[in-house]
Amino acid sequence: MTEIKNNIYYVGAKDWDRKFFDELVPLTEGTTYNSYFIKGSEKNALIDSVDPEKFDTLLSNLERLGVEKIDYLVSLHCEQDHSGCIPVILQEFPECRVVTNEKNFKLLQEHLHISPEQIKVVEEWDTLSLGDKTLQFFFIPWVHWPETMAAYLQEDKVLFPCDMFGSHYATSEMFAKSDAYQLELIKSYYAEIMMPYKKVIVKNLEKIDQLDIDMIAASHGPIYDDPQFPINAYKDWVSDKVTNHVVIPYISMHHSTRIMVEHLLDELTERNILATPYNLVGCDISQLASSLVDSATVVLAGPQILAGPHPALANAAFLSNMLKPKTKYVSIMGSYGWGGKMVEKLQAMIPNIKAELIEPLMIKGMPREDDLRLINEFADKILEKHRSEGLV
Ligand SMILES: Cc1cc2nc3c(=O)[nH]c(=O)nc-3n(C[C@H](O)[C@H](O)[C@H](O)COP(=O)(O)O)c2cc1C
Repeated sequence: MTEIKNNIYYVGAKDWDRKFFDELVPLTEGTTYNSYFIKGSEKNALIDSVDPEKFDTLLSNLERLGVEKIDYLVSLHCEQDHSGCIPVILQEFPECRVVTNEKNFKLLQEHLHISPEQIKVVEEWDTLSLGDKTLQFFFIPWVHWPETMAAYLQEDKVLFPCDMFGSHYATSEMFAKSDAYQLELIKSYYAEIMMPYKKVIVKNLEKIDQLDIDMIAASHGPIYDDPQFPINAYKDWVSDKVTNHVVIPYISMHHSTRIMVEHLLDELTERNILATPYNLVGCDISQLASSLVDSATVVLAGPQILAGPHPALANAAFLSNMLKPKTKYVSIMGSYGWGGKMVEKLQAMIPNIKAELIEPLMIKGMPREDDLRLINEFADKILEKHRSEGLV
């Protein structure tokens, strides 16, 4: 319940213990559900609610602040970690009206059974006066649902962009440090849910560029009093720029593929190319996703099984395809016993990765010296491609 700026209060909840998000993404730092209370001279507004698990925290924060009525609850995004408490807020504060856009108007009725009479619909760039403070709304679709919108508090120059620029990071520090660790956390968050919508995010960033922003109060993670820090990071990730990095998700049952991967890592290192292996046994997929944000090359590696890829590698290919990374080069390597269609099957699984294919390399059984020489040539091909991009 901290005042983050003149009469703007943090009333959200920290979830230090949450281990997974969307029952999929591992969380190393927990997360937060950020809700902000804005006290205007005539009206007040709550920006989003919290996950229903943390309703008691939100309510107690409002009580401690002495809030007796809420005029508006601005719903920026329908997903339950932000909107899940709206029904109970409306019970506690029956005079409150939910303010949102047309798309969310429908979603809130379907997902949370909120009655249409309780919702006030706003158009893009509409304003809402709280007396001495004015909220302005604009739409930032696909970060990461179609209805997502942002609110901008004009007088205080605070942007509330919901999930955009968010990070899964429960910390007792209210404001984010503009450091490498915070960047890593924003990047994995971007990778997991925003990366597939890069093209729309470019347009959303153009809208944000029109505003004079002092502070960004996103819906997860600490607040930014250095707004250009997350904005510049996003601009970099949505651009065509890639880094001199090869991501190698791999699996190996009897070490044959593993020997290949380890040899490739050495060879790439010798060629001044950064490479990261992700052993898919117990792999933190948020780290893998993060690596996919800007790496030039992805090499999927694994054994042939029942004439196809190992299911763990198929899963990594499926995930990579879903995330639509801007990867420029892709390849497949692995070991086999007698034959099958692993390469073709994996290739067919990644249509969304619009990358040039580097000739795959499959080796029979445990690699011998001659096979390792083929891996050197494979590394040479990657070097040639990275050189053509000006990365090495
Ligand atoms: C359950 C199972 C199924 C396999 N199916 C095939 C197959 O369909 N085609 C093939 O060429 N090799 C098949 N193999 C052999 C492996 O591809 C081969 O042993 C390979 O060298 C294993 O590489 P790894 O040590 O990196 O896991 C199979 C092996 C196992 C254990």
